[in-house]
Amino acid sequence: MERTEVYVLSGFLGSGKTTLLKRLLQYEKEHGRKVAVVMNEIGQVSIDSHVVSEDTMLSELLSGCVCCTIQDQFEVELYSLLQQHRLDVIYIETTGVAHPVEVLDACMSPLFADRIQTKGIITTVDAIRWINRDQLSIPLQMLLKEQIRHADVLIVNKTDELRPDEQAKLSFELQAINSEARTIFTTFSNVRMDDIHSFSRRMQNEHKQVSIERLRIQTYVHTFTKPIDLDMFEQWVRQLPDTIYRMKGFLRFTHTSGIYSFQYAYGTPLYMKEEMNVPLHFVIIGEQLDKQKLKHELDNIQKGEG
Ligand SMILES: Nc1nc2c(ncn2[C@@H]2O[C@H](COP(=O)(O)OP(=O)(O)OP(=O)(O)O)[C@@H](O)[C@H]2O)c(=O)[nH]1
Repeated sequence: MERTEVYVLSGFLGSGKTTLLKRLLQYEKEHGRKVAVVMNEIGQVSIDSHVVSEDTMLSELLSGCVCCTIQDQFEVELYSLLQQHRLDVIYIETTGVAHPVEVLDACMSPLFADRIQTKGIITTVDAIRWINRDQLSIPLQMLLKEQIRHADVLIVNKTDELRPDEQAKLSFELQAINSEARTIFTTFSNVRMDDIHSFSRRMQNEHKQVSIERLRIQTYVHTFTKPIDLDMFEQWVRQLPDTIYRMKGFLRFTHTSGIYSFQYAYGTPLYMKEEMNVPLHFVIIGEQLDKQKLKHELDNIQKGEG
């Protein structure tokens, strides 16, 4: 079964995410693809949902942020979208204050991680806001940087309001934070759609088996077929590099019956007994993932050779 592509649209408040989404939806329509949009607003009312036409599935999550307060609701919503429709692509428009890695984390539920393909994080940057970022609080300045740092495509928008000398300076500053992203300067988020989609297509050609190999934040989904030894697993967890941000999944252990849900964030693991009978998918999220090595190590743990 073809996996559903997932793009995360990140970017600060008012930077041009919705303007970009409109263009993306037009492009998908012209290419006859089946699309769903998940829109997240912190407030209680939806402001931008009118940009989504009736032939596109729309799921609105209001009054919270998918990366934190309403993560569970987001997971349920994605699950039902995937259950009910045969989708080519899902665009997730985040709130302006969402952390892109946390959003990606929220997408990668072990319940359906094997059915989606994370294609990338597209961050829109308000050029003027960036230049005047000193006016923002320190936490917001840090968030702005995080949104830039984790992007696969950086859309530097509102360049109509920039002076030419400012554009060069901005370009250097963004490069210093993220030199690997494809950076595109735009007004009204007017990008060539090929520039957005080609980065993942190019990677598909170069890495036929693992098409998202070069994304900055990568995900790896492993499926265990048998119970594993807890000590071996814990030993493996302890030696992981800190570029692995997050792991979660369902595990069976040799010393006990039943399924356990496993959560790992910032170096701390947590095990909980799971009541449902779920597949043993195990999701890893991080940077510079050596997927073959991870697979080999997890296979060895399952064989009892970890
Ligand atoms: N001058 C100028 N205005 C722009 C440009 N791009 C978008 N805008 C305007 O900026 C405002 C915000 O754009 P949106 O696309 O709604 O931004 P957003 O990131 O979705 O905003 P939030 O939903 O608040 O996070 C709108 O009024 C746009 O018309 C641009 O390149 N130049």
